[in-house]
Amino acid sequence: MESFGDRLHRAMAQRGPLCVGIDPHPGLLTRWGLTDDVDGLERFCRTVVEALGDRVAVVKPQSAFFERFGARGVAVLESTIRQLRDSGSLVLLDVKRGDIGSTVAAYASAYLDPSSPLYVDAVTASPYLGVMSLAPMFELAATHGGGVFVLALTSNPEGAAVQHARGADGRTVAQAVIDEIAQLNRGAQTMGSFGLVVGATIGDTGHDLSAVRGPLLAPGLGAQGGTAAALRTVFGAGLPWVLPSYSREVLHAGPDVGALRAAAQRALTDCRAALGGS
Ligand SMILES: O=C(O)c1cc(=O)[nH]c(=O)n1[C@@H]1O[C@H](COP(=O)(O)O)[C@@H](O)[C@H]1O
Repeated sequence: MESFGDRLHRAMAQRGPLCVGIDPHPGLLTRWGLTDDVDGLERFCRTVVEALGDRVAVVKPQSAFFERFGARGVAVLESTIRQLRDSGSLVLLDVKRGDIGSTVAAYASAYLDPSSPLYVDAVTASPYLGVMSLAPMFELAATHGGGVFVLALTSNPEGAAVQHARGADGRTVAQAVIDEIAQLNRGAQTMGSFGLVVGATIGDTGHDLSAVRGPLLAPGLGAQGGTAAALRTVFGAGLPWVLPSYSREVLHAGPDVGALRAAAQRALTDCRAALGGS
């Protein structure tokens, strides 16, 4: 069975290093001429899949925008995940889960077990109950060729107060997370299956990403003010592992399928230039 890291490495080589988020904000549904209800949600997602599913390496549905419609919204998430997988893009479900280990095991089976209705290629996870409280996710991901992206340095201004705090050994909380994920990726041939989330907005924080050998998801581009040009400053030696991620910046171009494709292509061109062909 091929690992998530290998599958992602290939997808990024074939389709380019780009992740596009599906974040159906109420304002975006309105802007697209859709109703702010399950019907609008379903049409929005179908259009994004049609426009981008066959060309973007990774698509990242944000679970909150589906959950706000209850069971029917989650049903749209389920069918969107299926459509995306059929279209050939990898699906990274943005759920930022984290809990005590026994509950994390249930989250793992919800998202990373191939028999689950919400099975995806990878999920986002929160390390603030301790990185290794996420072990059941890491284990199930490794068993079934899935991936986990753990929050390290988030794109929001509030994150630094927690993530830059230093522990007894002098490392920041973020560096401790980074180092634990690097351990999990030891021995990976192309790219490890365990990634980190590092916002494109954070500037040079002095964190060392050189040993991670796993994907570095970079949200915060576009709508939050992050630029492709700043990726070099943020990531330093981690630059070859960066997976830039855009949601509103690309989605604003819809609902026209051609315009969505053009916006994603522009984002990819900017990122390729910034990443220097890595
Ligand atoms: O895990 C994430 O994807 C994430 C981490 C982070 O530090 N910052 C961040 O913005 N995100 C998510 O990335 C998306 C950003 O959306 P835009 O600002 O519209 O591009 C949202 O779904 C956020 O929840």
